Amino acid sequence: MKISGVELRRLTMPLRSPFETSFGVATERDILLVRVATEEADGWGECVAMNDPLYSSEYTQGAHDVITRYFLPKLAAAPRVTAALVAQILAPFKGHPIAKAAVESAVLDAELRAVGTSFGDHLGAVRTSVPVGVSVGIMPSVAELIDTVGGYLDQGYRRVKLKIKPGWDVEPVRAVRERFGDELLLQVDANTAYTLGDAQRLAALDPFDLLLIEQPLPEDDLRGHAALSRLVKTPICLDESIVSARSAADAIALDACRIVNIKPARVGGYLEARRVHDVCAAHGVPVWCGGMLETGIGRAANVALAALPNFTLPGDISASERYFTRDITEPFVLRDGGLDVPQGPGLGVTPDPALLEEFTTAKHWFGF
Ligand SMILES: CSCC[C@@H](NC(=O)CCC(=O)O)C(=O)O
Ligand SMILES: [Mg+2]
Repeated sequence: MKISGVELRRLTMPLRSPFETSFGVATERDILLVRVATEEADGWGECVAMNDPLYSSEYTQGAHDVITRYFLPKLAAAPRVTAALVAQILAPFKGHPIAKAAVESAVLDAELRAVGTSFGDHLGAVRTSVPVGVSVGIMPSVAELIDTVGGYLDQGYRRVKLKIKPGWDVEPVRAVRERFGDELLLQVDANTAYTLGDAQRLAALDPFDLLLIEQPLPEDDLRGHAALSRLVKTPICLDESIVSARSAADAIALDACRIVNIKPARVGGYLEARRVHDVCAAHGVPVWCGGMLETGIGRAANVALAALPNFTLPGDISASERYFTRDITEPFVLRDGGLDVPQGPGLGVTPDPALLEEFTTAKHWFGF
């Protein structure tokens, strides 16, 4: 496959409503899309870095810069570029997994479209639809939280995740459990907001029969998570800490987690995400697919990944309308609490040119 060039597009897409986490409030997405142009097909990749370096060290403008300044010249100079080679070609550049994932997934999409293979088939999907959950932000009041959760349950979501932080944890969790009953699949995500000294506070969540507590401690504190797992009954799930298949193996060996949230971009791409899936499966550790408020481009790839065998818990792969009034692709719509895995070549979805133009704030072409 010969790449003729790469287009980087920046889009600004407003969120339907503010999304508050322990690290801030998001009201719009500053999105970077990568389009890899080849004679056979164009491939699309979504850079899912947050607007600012608050979830991880990466952010949209930084990803745009590192892709422009380092990744594209390196790829243009490579004798051969395939999706399987991208990580190796870019390996000299340290870090930037989210930016690398955007480039790799665009090359993979072009490759798969050219041969007519779907993302799901290529990755090893065993399902044609996946049950999905919804992530609910920190709210101004418990009453508003209850209304919001009720609305999502009415839409059919199979699992609810509540963002928590010190001062917003036990009370909202208790209210949701009491209002919606013991059958509700319920979990929480702290985005690293606690310390081991908060163990007793986190153990106060044990009576609510949560599926998991996601990333309670800082991303580099595997020892702390292992110690916490001996003080809290609820299973610990890691997100920000899992940056590769090797780090997943380390976290499992240290008993720092019992469940893993797989976000392909956080680990450098969908190919490494499959390796994380396989390492977790080998250790009997269930996984689920995390989300980064993706457009239909990233969402399509996540639905395909979530169809792999060890994705046994509902992921943060909501319908498009959870975040966007209008998506840039055909919207993903909830059906019986799940999303259908796209069956078309590559991602199986393509951005609508008119909507793409409407949300585009900048475009850059790099000829190879
Ligand atoms: C702005 S929060 C992004 C990271 C967060 N993602 C979610 O909560 C799910 C967001 C989604 O539904 O895409 C996480 O730490 O898991
Ligand atoms: Mg998380």
